[in-house]
Amino acid sequence: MDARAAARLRTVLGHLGRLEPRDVVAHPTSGTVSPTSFHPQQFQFTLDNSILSLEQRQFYEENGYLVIKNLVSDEDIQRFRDEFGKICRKEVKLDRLVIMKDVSISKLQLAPSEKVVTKIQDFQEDPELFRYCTLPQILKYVECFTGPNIMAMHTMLINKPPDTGKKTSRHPLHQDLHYFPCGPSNLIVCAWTAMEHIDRNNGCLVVLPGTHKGSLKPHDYPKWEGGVNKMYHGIQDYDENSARVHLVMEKGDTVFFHPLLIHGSGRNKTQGFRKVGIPIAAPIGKDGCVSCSATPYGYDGLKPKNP
Ligand SMILES: CCCC(=O)SCCNC(=O)CCNC(=O)[C@H](O)C(C)(C)COP(=O)(O)OP(=O)(O)OC[C@H]1O[C@@H](n2cnc3c(N)ncnc32)[C@H](O)[C@@H]1OP(=O)(O)O
Ligand SMILES: Nc1ncnc2c1ncn2[C@@H]1O[C@H](COP(=O)(O)OP(=O)(O)OP(=O)(O)O)[C@@H](O)[C@H]1O
Ligand SMILES: O=C(O)CCC(=O)C(=O)O
Ligand SMILES: [Fe+2]
Ligand SMILES: [Mg+2]
Repeated sequence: MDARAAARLRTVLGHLGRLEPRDVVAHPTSGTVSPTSFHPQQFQFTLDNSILSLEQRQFYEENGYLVIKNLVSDEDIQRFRDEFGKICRKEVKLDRLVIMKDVSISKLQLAPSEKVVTKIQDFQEDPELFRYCTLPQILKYVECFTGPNIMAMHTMLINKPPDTGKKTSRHPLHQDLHYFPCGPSNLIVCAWTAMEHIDRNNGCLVVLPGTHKGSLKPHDYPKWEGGVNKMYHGIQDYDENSARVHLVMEKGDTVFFHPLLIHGSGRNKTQGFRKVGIPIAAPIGKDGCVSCSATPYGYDGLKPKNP
């Protein structure tokens, strides 16, 4: 893999501070165990860090996701929206970018505009959009899950269109790990930033808390009458009694979640195009991914940051 394809992103952060002995915990990959803790707590899904409160850490451990309010500024979000608009209007062209249209309009010959682009993937070659992955306040949290050498293994900006009535704007319940044969899964995290207010009307993220503790489940296309977008696979046999939580988010709020967490999103019943920005981050290994020899999906074009 050449330097360009190496796609490395070192965090701009310095070393994380040491935790107080009472917070020092066992971690399966580090094997760090506090000799002084009387009741050492087992943390499996988060690394020792000085960013998350004990309560936040325990919430992620238990639920597999964590919402951080107001993490990305309005100004940055406006810049991402502007750049997205230029890409949709074809004022900016990127070789490797994947542009998706909702399946309900995919056969129509429509002029390029934001109204026909449902999602862009692999925006790592666009410096303006890739700034999102390098925001220190995003990386600060990402590092709590991945550790210090971080790569963006996949990037997306989703522009969920108003549903045409066929319910094709839904994203079926799935686990992101289905798309990435990489691991260890506990060191991978997805960051999902609301680029506007998002609730059940425009199709918010729906999560099944605690499902990150389970295994990777079989995925297939749901048998939906109105059709399903390409690669929008869903879990066939999840527990119907699992609690579903709809994450209502404000502009700039970011949810970090585990790649085994079962999640999806509902249809957009508004006339607006619901926007979110997503990088999926993992630690850098010898060939990109920390433990598998496969080149992680979308893993190219990124530049290392100054250490
Ligand atoms: C955790 C992360 C989740 C993920 O990462 S998702 C997995 C990774 N993503 C992907 O694999 C990207 C999937 N998208 C794509 O491959 C492309 O966008 C897609 C759908 C093929 C469109 O490619 P283009 O070449 O730009 O499209 P085109 O307009 O010439 O259409 C080619 C044929 O595809 C069809 N198509 C377009 N959009 C679609 C959609 N949303 N769902 C289903 N089918 C779709 C389109 O109708 C056309 O079919 P035909 O050949 O005319 O019969
Ligand atoms: N019982 C279920 N079986 C299979 N998939 C489900 C089930 N309930 C929800 N989903 C899927 O989870 C995602 C979110 O569902 P949600 O109920 O939030 O959205 P919706 O049905 O589009 O809208 P709403 O219920 O708000 O009218 C969608 O992709 C939906 O298809
Ligand atoms: O914001 C959404 O619609 C969810 C997208 C998602 O989970 C994915 O693309 O993997
Ligand atoms: Fe997902
Ligand atoms: Mg529903």
